[in-house]
Amino acid sequence: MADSSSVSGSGNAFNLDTVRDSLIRQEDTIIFNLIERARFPLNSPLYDQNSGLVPGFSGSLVHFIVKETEAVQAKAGRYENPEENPFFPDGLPSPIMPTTKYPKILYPAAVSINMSKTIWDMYFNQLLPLFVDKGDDGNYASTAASDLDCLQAISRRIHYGKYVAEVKFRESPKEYEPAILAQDKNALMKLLTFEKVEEMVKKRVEKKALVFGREVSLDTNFTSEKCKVDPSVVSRLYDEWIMPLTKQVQVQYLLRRLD
Ligand SMILES: O=C(O)C(=O)C[C@]1(C(=O)O)C=C[C@@H](O)C=C1
Repeated sequence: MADSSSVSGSGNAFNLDTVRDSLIRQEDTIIFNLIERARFPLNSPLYDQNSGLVPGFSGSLVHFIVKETEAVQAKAGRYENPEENPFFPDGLPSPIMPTTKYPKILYPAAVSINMSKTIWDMYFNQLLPLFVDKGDDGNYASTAASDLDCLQAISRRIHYGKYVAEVKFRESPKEYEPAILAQDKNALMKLLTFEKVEEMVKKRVEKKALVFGREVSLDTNFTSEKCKVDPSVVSRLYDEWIMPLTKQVQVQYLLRRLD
């Protein structure tokens, strides 16, 4: 089935509306993944660089699990899709089977734009402690799988800035060209920023977290007011990290758009 949330899916129109539709659809994935991760406590041994939990591997258990999972997914062709960016690209195996030919929408230099390290640090050091309970239930493998789901969804969303930038450039090249030629990051940032859209995004994700995160019962609409993930944290995630990083991706992309 074609993925209606993706501009790389064959036959999908490519314009600012379809790209924004994809960003809206990705909000659901991010929020559901955060809800899933919030089922587990922090489980801090997973993130301990010196836990020694994996014999022969120097690094945290979550690092090991993500690296190994990405290797399997690379073999199945996941990273042939330009919407996907691995967290540990060094030494990833090639696909072992024929993979879909993705339409070439992005300018080739886009491959070199990778914010994975920033996203990794933000997720573990800043975001995670805001929405999971303290504690340790020993469910390390499931917790790490859930972390990876969150990381991949957030990373896909932020790197989607490449498509947002490409579509904005195609729709008004004359507006962007002078700033690109002058390599003026501030002017580009100003051109691609829509404050009203950002306000709407923050309100919408807060509302989605409120709706998706409540228990549904057949007797009453909602059994309790408690949300599985705090809606204000989701709004903050978008305000402080997701939208600013998406804009940084857009600026980096546009700077090289005329190379
Ligand atoms: O919708 C756009 O125009 C975008 O560039 C995306 C986005 C976002 O990340 O949600 C980023 C910058 C804009 O100021 C508004 C929203």
